[in-house]
Amino acid sequence: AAEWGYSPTNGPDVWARLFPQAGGARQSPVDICTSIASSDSNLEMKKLTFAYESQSDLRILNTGHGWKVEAPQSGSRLEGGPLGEDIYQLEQFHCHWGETSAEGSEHTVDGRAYAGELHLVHWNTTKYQSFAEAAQHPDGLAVLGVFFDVGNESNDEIEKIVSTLSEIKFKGQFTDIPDVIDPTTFLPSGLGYWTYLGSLTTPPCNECVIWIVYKEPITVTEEQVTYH
Ligand SMILES: NS(=O)(=O)c1ccc(C(=O)O)c(S(=O)(=O)NCCc2ccccc2)c1
Ligand SMILES: [Zn+2]
Repeated sequence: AAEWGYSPTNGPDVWARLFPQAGGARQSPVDICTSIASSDSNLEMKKLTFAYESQSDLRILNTGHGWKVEAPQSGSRLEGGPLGEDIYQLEQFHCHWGETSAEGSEHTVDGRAYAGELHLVHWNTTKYQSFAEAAQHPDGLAVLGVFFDVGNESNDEIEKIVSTLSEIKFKGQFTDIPDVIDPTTFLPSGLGYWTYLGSLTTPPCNECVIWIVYKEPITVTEEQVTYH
């Protein structure tokens, strides 16, 4: 099949030809309009809680649009908030970034793009037996989105990841991450978030994602969020 991408001939406007779900009613990403976002009191009742382990021997892949770290963690748990009674487990985390720090995030806030966006992808282990099965159901996946803001201080955990990118200059290349990574450190201190029912943002665009996008960005340096 033709390789999907972000050009006029293979980008989001034509994905629906190859991937029918891309033409659906709950497609991501979206522009988050803060004026019409409603605060949902029972979300505050059930706090969103997460627990991750520190992981070593992780592999990183150049996806061609950023990087992806495969991080299946049977000991991780994401629950509460919009996730009902189900428990979700970390599968992988990856980032979306752009050629410059002026753009790169997938979600926008009141039309504003951030320099990049980190996604921690989880799947519903209460209801489903595998990640692939969960991705076929409307409550199968939960993705935590964290915006990257460019500032003067670098993020040590992100540095452990992007310091390996020189070894995977081309799409499809893998390498090992020598350091131990703790996904908890990627999350901002302010835990306010927006949530909505959406989809994978790349083909096959399955409409299976409960999106949880943190309001507070984390700060990284220009070098940490633009590919060279
Ligand atoms: N921006 S996002 O969080 O929506 C997202 C982006 C890329 C991927 C991916 O394929 O790695 C993923 S994934 O890891 O969820 N894989 C989706 C493709 C897939 C579907 C069903 C089974 C295996 C893979 C998610
Ligand atoms: Zn993503």
